[in-house]
Amino acid sequence: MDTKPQSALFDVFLRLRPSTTEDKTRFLEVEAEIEREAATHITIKAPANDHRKRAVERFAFTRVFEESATQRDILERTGAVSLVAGVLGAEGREGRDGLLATLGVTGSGKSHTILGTKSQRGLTQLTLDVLFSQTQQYLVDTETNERNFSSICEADASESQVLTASSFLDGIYDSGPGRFSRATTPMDVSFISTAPAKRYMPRISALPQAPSVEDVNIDVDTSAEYAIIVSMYEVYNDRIFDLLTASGSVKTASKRRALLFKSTEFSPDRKVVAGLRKVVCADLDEALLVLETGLHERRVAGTGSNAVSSRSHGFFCIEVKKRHRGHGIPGPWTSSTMTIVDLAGSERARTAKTAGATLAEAGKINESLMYLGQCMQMQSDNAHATTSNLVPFRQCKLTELLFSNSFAQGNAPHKAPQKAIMIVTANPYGDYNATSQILRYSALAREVTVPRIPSVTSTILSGTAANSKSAGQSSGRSTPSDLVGELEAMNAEVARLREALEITQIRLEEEMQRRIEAEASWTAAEARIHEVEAEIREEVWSEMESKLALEQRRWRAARDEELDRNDEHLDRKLEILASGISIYEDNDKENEQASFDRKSGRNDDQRRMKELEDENTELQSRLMLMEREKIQRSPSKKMKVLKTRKWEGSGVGLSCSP
Ligand SMILES: Nc1ncnc2c1ncn2[C@@H]1O[C@H](COP(=O)(O)OP(=O)(O)OP(=O)(O)O)[C@@H](O)[C@H]1O
Repeated sequence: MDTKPQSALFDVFLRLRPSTTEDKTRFLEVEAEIEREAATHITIKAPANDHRKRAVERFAFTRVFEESATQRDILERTGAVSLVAGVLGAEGREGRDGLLATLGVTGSGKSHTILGTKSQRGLTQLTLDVLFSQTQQYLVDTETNERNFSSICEADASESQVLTASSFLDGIYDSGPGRFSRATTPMDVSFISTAPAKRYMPRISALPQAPSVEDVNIDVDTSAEYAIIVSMYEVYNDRIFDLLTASGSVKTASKRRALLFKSTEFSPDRKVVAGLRKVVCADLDEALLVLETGLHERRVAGTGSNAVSSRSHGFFCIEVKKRHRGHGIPGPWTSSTMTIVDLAGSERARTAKTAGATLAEAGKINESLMYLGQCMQMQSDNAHATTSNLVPFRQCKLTELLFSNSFAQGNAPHKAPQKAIMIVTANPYGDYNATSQILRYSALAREVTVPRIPSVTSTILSGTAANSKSAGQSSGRSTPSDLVGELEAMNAEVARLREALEITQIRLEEEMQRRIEAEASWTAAEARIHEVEAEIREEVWSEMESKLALEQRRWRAARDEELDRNDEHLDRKLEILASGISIYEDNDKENEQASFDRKSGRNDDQRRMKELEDENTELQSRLMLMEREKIQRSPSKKMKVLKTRKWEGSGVGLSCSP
């Protein structure tokens, strides 16, 4: 069985959890490797009560951790410490992102591995401890040095709200005299729980202290200075929610604002979760309190499978900011992030005994894990194949978050993420079907065999042959060895065919499973298309409506302006008309007087009269036109026009002859 070449994105480890249900049969066995090498292979076989399946499936992993493995074993032997070293970066070099995730059936030990228990610390706490213990003396002071803090805020590319741990914790837990402040000694924060607060602050002394990582050593870049920033979010129902923006209560939790995973102005070639709350921690205690605060926020719901089952995918991000510590002005901040992911458990709805909202949750969880499985398989196939297929990571938020920056174009090679660690957890006494499904898509390699069981025919035949032999010896007759040989050959052929049939059946089952998954993915994609289409329609419609409203407003303004202009024009004409009439009357009198006084001036007056008459006729016709327009508009103007008509009707005309 060949294993994945080094180009695969993930190292995949299997961790088995001790079981409390040993009355069940064990379906998973670890193959011990020769020469005391660590185990890398396991075999699984359907429980004895499942008579249909005799095939044995064999899986390869980077390494298998048996039930006895401790949290420290996992930290060291999965390469998590080197991952942390990569995040810190070598001397004079920028750090590189690291990803560590757990995957498994509900109740298989993912949270135990990542977050630990009441007595044992998980990989998240251990990673934080390693990071702080290695960098403590090189951490910049952000608490009292405003310039340091604002330089960190300015260097943030993800539109985040950056806070110091003390102000974050003060805001969450207490605003009174029992404040968490830098004056408090780190190990003496237990008194805070007595202060009046919205919620009791977890006691540092109550948090697990074991295992210790005092002896872990990493070569730290001593020419650099660092800042460690913690942020946390969860993917719930395919939406991203900040875990450090407290919703306050279960009621208000449903109104949380979802965040976007996108490229920002300062991060054009990488996607980031925009708008997260980020907390700059000065020491391990602050970081652990921030972590506890986020975990409190994380949504959990009891199901039949596991009383405190994680119903969301939890992302715990430890961002390391690093800059060169020169004698003069320090260099610019660079940033690399260690992301630790506690994936929600896959489960069978029937097994989980879920209902209502939790059944819908289970559907979303299974859907996202199905997409994750497809991506894992595809990236693993690509590592073997000469041509690489597209890893379908855009299908849901989870795979986008896990894979998109690994495939992002334009990633500087030195900033490419390190090889990620995937820890698959399994309970060897748990759900065979659910576990085998996860192992199939996560393992580095797999082969199927059907154990040869001596068939009933061969047993009978061998018995018959022995009997005939002894009978022959006694009777002296020859053995029909040729017939027995032929039957044995036929028997072997039957066994071979049966084996081939079983393998084909398994492959068929797998293909069926893939088909179901592909159909589900197709349906989900169609639903998404409809959703997007409806969204776009609505967007276009509202844009069109607003443009239409704008146009209408513009058109109305132009029309009103035009009407005002016409009114003014009309008023002016009316004035001219009125003044023309008075001129006529005055002129008439004058002309009459003049006709008596000066006969010689008659011709001039007649010409002038003619001109006035022409002008008057033209004005009247224009006036008529405007009147018609005005009648349809303003009632006040109508009155004016009516008055004018009345005045005309009074018999005063311009057509008087001299
Ligand atoms: N390696 C281990 N050693 C001891 N106990 C373990 C181990 N792994 C898991 N357990 C125990 O098994 C139980 C279930 O584990 P855990 O909550 O970690 O499962 P999970 O996979 O995270 O489940 P879910 O997906 O539902 O959250 C817990 O009580 C845990 O302490």
